[in-house]
Amino acid sequence: MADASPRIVVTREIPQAALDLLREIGDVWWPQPDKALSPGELHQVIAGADAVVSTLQDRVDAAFADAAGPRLKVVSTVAVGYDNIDVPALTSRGIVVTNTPGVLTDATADLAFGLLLAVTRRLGEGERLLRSRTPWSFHLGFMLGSGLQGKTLGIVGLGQIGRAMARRALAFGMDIRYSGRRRADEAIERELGATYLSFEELLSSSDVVSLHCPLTPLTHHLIDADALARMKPSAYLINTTRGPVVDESALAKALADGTIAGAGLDVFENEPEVHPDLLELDNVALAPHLGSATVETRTAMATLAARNAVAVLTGTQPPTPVRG
Ligand SMILES: NC(=O)C1=CN([C@@H]2O[C@H](COP(=O)(O)OP(=O)(O)OC[C@H]3O[C@@H](n4cnc5c(N)ncnc54)[C@H](O)[C@@H]3O)[C@@H](O)[C@H]2O)C=CC1
Ligand SMILES: O=CC(=O)O
Repeated sequence: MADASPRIVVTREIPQAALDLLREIGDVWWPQPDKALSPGELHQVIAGADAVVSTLQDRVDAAFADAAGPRLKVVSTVAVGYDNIDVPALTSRGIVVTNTPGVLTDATADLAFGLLLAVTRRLGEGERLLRSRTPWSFHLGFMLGSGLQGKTLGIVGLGQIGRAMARRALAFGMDIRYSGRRRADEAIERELGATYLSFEELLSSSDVVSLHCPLTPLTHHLIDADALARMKPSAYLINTTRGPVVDESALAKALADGTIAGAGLDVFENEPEVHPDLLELDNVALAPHLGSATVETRTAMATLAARNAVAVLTGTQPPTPVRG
C-alpha cells in the first residue's frame, strides 16, 4: 500500500506560491486566520508532522522534536538566522534543518543602510517634529546630522549581508573595515578595500559599527557597556542581526549619556518588546524587524523554504541545508 501523503505543518501563513509547492506533495496545515502559536499550540499542531516550515518565532528544540514525533524529517525555517533552533538536538535524531540564506541579503542590507541614513540624518526626529505640528523654519543650523562620506564603517561579521552593507557604504564614499572569527578571502578584501581588525580596534576606530554576525553564545551581548565605551562619542551603532547581540539596557544608557551618538535598530533583545528607554530617545532609529520585509524577498524566502522541505520529503538534497 502506498504511503499516505506527508503531513506538512506551516507555523505562520506564507505566500501562496510556496503553499502551492508544498501542496503538490502533501497535506498542508497552517493557522487560518494567521496568528502566532503559543508553545503549547505549536507542540499540538506539529504532532505527527513529516515536515515543519517554521519561522524565527518558533522555539525548535528537543521538546519540539518529541512533540512532533518519529515521522518528522525536516524543519525548514523561513529565515537565514537559526539561533531559535537547537540544530544538534534535531540532527542527532536524523531530522534535517534548512534555512534561507542569500535570497534576503540585499533587502536586509538595504534596511541596514536605511537605518544608518535615518539616524545620521535625523529622519525620524524630523518626521516626529512635523507630525507634532511644532512650528519650524529652515535655517543653516537646523537639525544638522552627520555625513557619511570619508567616514569608516566597521562591520562585525563580513558574511553575505555584511558584504552587501559594505558595497552600499562604498557607494557613499565610506572606508570599510571588519572584524570576525577569521579573515575574509583576499578577493573580498580587495573588492571592498576592507581592512581586517580586532573587535576592539574596530570599535575604537569606526564612525559606524554595523552588526552582521549571527546570534550565538559567543555573540550574546557582544555589544555591552564595555564595548560601547570603546566606541567614539561621535559613532553610530546599527543592529539588523538579532537583538540579544546588544545589551539593550547598556545601549539605552550609552545613547542617553552621549557615550555614542546614535543607533539604528531593526531587532530587539525581547522582541516584540522594545526597551522603554529607547522609545524615549531621539537619537535612535527604530524598525520592527523589517530586514527582509519586501514582497519579493518574502516570496523568495518562503519558496526556498518550501523547496527545501519538498526536497527532503522526496528524498533529494535540499538546496540550503544548515550544516550544524
Ligand atoms: N533583520 C532581519 O530581518 C534579518 C536579520 N538577519 C540576521 O543577519 C545574520 C547574518 O546573515 P548572513 O549575512 O546571511 O549570514 P552569513 O553566515 O553569511 O554571515 C555571518 C557572518 O558572521 C560571521 N561570524 C560568525 N560568528 C562570529 C563572531 N563570533 N564574531 C564575528 N563574526 C562572526 C561569520 O563568519 C560570517 O562571516 C543572520 O544570522 C540573522 O541573525 C538576517 C536576515 C534578515
Ligand atoms: O531575521 C531574519 C532572518 O532571516 O534571519
